[in-house]
Amino acid sequence: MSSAPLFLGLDSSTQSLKASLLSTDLDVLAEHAVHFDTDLPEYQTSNGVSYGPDGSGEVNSPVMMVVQALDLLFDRMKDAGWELDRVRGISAAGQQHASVYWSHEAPTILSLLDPKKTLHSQLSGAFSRCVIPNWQDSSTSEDCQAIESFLGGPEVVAKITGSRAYERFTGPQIRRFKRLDPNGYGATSRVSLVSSFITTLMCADGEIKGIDESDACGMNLWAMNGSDRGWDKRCLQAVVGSEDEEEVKELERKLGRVETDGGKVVGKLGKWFQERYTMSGVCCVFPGTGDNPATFLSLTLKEREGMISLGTSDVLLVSVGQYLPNLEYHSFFHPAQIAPPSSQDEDKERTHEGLRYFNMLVYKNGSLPRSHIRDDYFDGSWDKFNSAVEKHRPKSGDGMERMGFWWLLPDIIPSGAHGTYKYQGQSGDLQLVEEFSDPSVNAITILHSQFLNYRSRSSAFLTSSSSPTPSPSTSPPSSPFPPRRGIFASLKTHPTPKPTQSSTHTLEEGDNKKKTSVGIPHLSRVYATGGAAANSTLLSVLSDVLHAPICKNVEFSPTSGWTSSNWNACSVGAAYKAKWGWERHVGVGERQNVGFDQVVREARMARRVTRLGPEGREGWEEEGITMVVGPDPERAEVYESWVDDWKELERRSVRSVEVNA
Ligand SMILES: Nc1ncnc2c1ncn2[C@@H]1O[C@H](COP(=O)(O)OP(=O)(O)O)[C@@H](O)[C@H]1O
Ligand SMILES: O=C(CO)[C@@H](O)[C@H](O)COP(=O)(O)O
Repeated sequence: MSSAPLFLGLDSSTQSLKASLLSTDLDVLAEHAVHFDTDLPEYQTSNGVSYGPDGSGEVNSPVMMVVQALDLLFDRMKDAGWELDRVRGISAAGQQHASVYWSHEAPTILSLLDPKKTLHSQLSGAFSRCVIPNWQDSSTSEDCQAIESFLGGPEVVAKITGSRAYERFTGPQIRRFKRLDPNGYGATSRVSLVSSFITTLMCADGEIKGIDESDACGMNLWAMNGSDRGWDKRCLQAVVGSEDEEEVKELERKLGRVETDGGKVVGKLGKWFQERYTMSGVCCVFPGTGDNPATFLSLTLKEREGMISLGTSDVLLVSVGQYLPNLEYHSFFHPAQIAPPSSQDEDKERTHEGLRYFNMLVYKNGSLPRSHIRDDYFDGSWDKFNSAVEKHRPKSGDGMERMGFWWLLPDIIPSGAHGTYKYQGQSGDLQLVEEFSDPSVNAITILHSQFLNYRSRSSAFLTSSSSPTPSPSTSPPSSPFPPRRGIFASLKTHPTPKPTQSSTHTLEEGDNKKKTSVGIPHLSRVYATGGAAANSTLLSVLSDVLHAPICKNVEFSPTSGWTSSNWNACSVGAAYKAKWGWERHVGVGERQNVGFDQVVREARMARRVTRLGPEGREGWEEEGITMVVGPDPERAEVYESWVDDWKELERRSVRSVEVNA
């Protein structure tokens, strides 16, 4: 029986708590999940959440439900025979922005846990608020306005914290809690994010663990800029609603420290877990991070590469080299970096990697309008929806003769956009219509309008992005893999043009070279995840509009070879982080500062050699990914020429929302 270390990643999301167990070569060995609605029906959640009174915008979930889910998850892992005693590293991912409120008694309760009893039977006194506000909560509009006006406008908030004030962000949520329940706020010793809440439970040593710096960027409280990184005094004042020093200090105490090294040991696995589940006291716990950033880690995104999650919401995340905050997207720190010290850190001379970032676009109207159109026009069939898309794909030189916007829920981007708007006519002169003359175009039109949105806004990320200079002591050696070439020919698809900031470049198709005018920078590669990523027609349109190849994770099985992986990318990314932290923990000399990407590369290399022998083919699949579709250069050119007209129509539609408000 092997004694090689194993790594555990946890994913505490809106609807479930999941675990992935990984080998030291980063193979996914097993997974388990607890689904809140069905496994814990006593909490009466719907899709993991409960709603406040009509019109309140409140969306939350019971904090004890998550605690009980952790009991259940560990019971299931043990019952399934997972070799938990071999786990050496654990890291958690949590839904972003959502906050957990600890009571003053929490540290004592956490340090006195009895392994004979469940967590949920012992922890009810550890919280000063019985609910976790969910990311879908929109009850804090008043608080967002107050924060933005106190600080001097949305631009100022975005410049400091990486995002303008958003209703789901933690700062506005804390402000509302303090305003409506000052006693509850006073009874709060610490505020965690879901990621640091799970981290604290895993250590269960009486200490509330710090918030991860990447996750802290989703709070409207953490200053992201250079050496001033830290809790921002003016943001703290805006949230407490006062300039009183004591009040500001109190909030700063409640927020606690922020972990600026994503691979640092924050504690050993708690005695409660060691004794109850026969786990090792050597097992280390590493800082948890947000769910989207953890998914990003499972793909080890490089700069200018993107990840799109096509789930309930659509989320586009792009790795970038510079901090360029903007009103329309969120800027975050990379979730697995050794950052320079922040104003809070004492080790001012630490070896670090410089700062890396990602930008994120989040849309509430993702799958919702797509499935709405499927049901209204295509008998609820994705096959019929797809046939209609294929029928109407544009040809070279086609102008934009129709467009539509389906904001069935008030959206995040553009902020508050709401309603349905359809336009039809001659290219350059489209008129608002009730319905398209051929209703079957609804299918391709929803894809066009969503994907042109992602294309237009992601290009803004890339316009001035460049690599940070890594510090010499930690810069990784070059990849053991060859540059990613040649795959396009074997897949009979179109080659990927390099990302560009210039006004023209050449697209190549097989041996035919074609001069194409391309002025908008585009992503070099996009990884697709989420339910709608199963739809290859949709991915093909996405590839054309984004002008980038679309990739997916794959896994190897000795019987069926490389197949699409079905594992939970978020908890897998969290486990990668644990593996990285462990390698540094047991490493000596420079190895203590080895970078995340290098550790993942090495593990994949080892995996390739073990599976396929030293002669094993080198390529994308050995790195765990495959390209599923590449852009058609002619259609990519057509879409590029539509971007400005699309922008204008979006502006017109948003103006209509404002006029009707
Ligand atoms: N073949 C398909 N084409 C397009 N969308 C699909 C397809 N299959 C599933 N979906 C969409 O995927 C969504 C669920 O995605 P998922 O990633 O599981 O969501 P979440 O994790 O947010 O719950 C559903 O809303 C569904 O409409
Ligand atoms: O708010 C955001 C990102 O800003 C959401 O993407 C949540 O992070 C999603 O959480 P889950 O639905 O995956 O739990």
